[in-house]
Amino acid sequence: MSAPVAEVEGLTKSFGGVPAVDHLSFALHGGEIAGFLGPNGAGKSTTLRLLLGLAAPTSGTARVFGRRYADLDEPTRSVGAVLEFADFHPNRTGRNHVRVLALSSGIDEHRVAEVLELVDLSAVADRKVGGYSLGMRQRLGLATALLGDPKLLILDEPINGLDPAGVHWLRAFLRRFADGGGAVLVSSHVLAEVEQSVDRVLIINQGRLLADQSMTEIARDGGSLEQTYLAITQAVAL
Ligand SMILES: Nc1ncnc2c1ncn2[C@@H]1O[C@H](COP(=O)(O)OP(=O)(O)OP(=O)(O)O)[C@@H](O)[C@H]1O
Repeated sequence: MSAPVAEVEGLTKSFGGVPAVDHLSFALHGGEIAGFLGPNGAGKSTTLRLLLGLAAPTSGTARVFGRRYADLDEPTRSVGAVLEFADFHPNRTGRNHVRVLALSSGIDEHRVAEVLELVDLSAVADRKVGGYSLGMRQRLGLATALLGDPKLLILDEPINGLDPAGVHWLRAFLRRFADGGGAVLVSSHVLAEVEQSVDRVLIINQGRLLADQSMTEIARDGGSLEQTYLAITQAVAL
């Protein structure tokens, strides 16, 4: 099998001595869409932040393309990320927002129109972001993540705020991305959507990995993702 695109090994992050991520290990390969699931406070966002070098592990490692994110030569050309609560300057147009990020990452300006087109925002690109809906902001975040034509996408709850057409669009988009060899790690609470969109699920609770199963395995066991998820997470809660 090819080298993992993202790999965490024994990853642990404690806040005030309390582990938010607790000896977590998994690997993600090109062509794969992995759903990252778990109850509120399970440690999903913290894990994604550790992978992106936005927090330092207490112990263990989080690597992308075999290195710590901070050690990548051109991180935006390898990894694209959309985290929750992305910050946008309300008076800036969508196009200018993407342009500023392109310039600061040394990415050619012609890519700005390309990514806006990719996420279907061309028609509203010259409107101020302050007037964008939540779904439009999600697409704008994705546009910036795609600027460097990355091979790994890390998405924290990207479905929030998308209307049904937007959800459908994102599903098709991620599938095309993975079919082109890219890998996606996507956190979500919307199990019905995850079930239709991902190849594999990683389920965590209290920072620990409870399950790492392909959707084929889940289907073979005869259950829905929701049944599997509830059985696994509730067994721990008891
Ligand atoms: N900067 C921080 N300081 C202190 N505690 C933190 C910090 N960041 C996260 N935590 C704690 O770590 C735990 C895991 O939080 P995290 O946001 O990773 O969970 P999550 O699975 O993403 O949750 P949700 O589904 O609600 O977004 C929680 O108990 C949270 O309060």
